[in-house]
Amino acid sequence: MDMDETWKNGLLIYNGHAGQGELRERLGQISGILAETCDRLSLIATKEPGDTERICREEGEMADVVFVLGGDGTVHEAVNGCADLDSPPVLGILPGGTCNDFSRALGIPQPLDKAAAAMASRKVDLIDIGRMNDRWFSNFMGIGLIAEVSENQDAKLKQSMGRLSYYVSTFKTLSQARPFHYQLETDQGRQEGEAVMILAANGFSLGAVQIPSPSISLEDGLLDLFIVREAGLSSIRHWFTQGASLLDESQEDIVYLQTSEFTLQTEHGMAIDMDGEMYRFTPADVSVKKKKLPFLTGTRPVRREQPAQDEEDHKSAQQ
Ligand SMILES: Nc1ncnc2c1ncn2[C@@H]1O[C@H](COP(=O)(O)OP(=O)(O)OP(=O)(O)O)[C@@H](O)[C@H]1O
Repeated sequence: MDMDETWKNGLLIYNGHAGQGELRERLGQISGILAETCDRLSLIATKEPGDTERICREEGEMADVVFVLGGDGTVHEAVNGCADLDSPPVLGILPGGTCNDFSRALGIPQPLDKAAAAMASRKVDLIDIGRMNDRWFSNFMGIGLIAEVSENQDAKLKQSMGRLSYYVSTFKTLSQARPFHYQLETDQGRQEGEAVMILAANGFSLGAVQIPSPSISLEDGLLDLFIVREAGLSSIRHWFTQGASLLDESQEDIVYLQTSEFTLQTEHGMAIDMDGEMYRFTPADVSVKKKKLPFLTGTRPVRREQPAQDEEDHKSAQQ
C-alpha cells in the first residue's frame, strides 16, 4: 500500500464491555490490520459509558478516520460525538457488540478480521443520521414494545447468550405489551390512536433480524415508520421468528409510512429507545439528516424501491 492509500491520523476507540467479552483477545489482530491503513494509529479504550462520545467530540476533528470497535451503543455514542463537528472524520465500524445492527446495514462483514480488512478498501459513503430532540441516532428510535424489549434485557443473559437473549426478552415482552395512546404528525398529515409500538428505522436490521421493508435505505433522507397496533403483535412474532413480512396481510394492524420528519406525543411521558439506549422521554421531535456523516461501507444488499412494480416490469419485459 503506498502513502496515498493510507490515512494520516487514525483513532481506534475500543469498548471492552461490548459483546460477550472476547474483544480483548481480538484487539491485537484487529489493530494490526488497521495499523496498515494509517500512518499513525492511536488506540483508546473506553473507561466508562459516555467515553466514546466525549473522545469523538474532543479528538474527532484531529483524526482522518475513527474506527469504533463495539456494538450499537458504542456506535450511537460515536455518532453523537461526531455529528456536530465542522469536519467530522470518516467512521469505520467494527462489529464488536452483540447485534451490531448498524454495521450490518452498512454492509460490513461480521467476522471482525474481515471487517478490519474491509476498512482497507476505503469505500466511503455519506449516510443518513436521525435526530430526536437534542440527540442523534444511527439505527432506530422507538417507543412501546421496542423500549420494553431493551429494558427487559438481562445484562447477564446478554453476556452469556449474546443475540439469543434478545429473543428471550422479545418473547417476555410480547406477552406483556401494553397499548398506549399516541398523536403523530408527519409530512403526510396527523393521526392518533392506540398502538403497542412505534418504530422509526434508519437502518434495516433490528436485533440482528432484517426489518422486512424493501425500501429502507441509509441514503434516501427518509425514516421508515411502523405503527403497530395490538392486533399486529402476532405479525411481529412471525417476523421475529420466521422473517415473515410485516406489511402484507397485516396492513391494517401495522401502519407503514416513510417520512423525513415527524412529531410524536403520548398521553404520559414514555421512555424512548434510541439504538438500544434509553435516556429520553416523549414528546419526540424526530427528523433525519440526509447523508450527514461519512462511513466506511462494505457491500450492501440491494434494496429495491418498489418490488411489486419491479416484478410487473420484469414479467412484461419477458412477454
Ligand atoms: N469501559 C466501560 N465500562 C462499562 N460500560 C461501558 C464502557 N465503555 C462503554 N460502555 C457502555 O457499554 C454499553 C454496551 O456497549 P454496546 O451497546 O456497544 O455493545 P452491546 O450491547 O454488546 O452490542 P449491541 O448494542 O450491538 O447489541 C454501551 O452503552 C456503552 O456506553
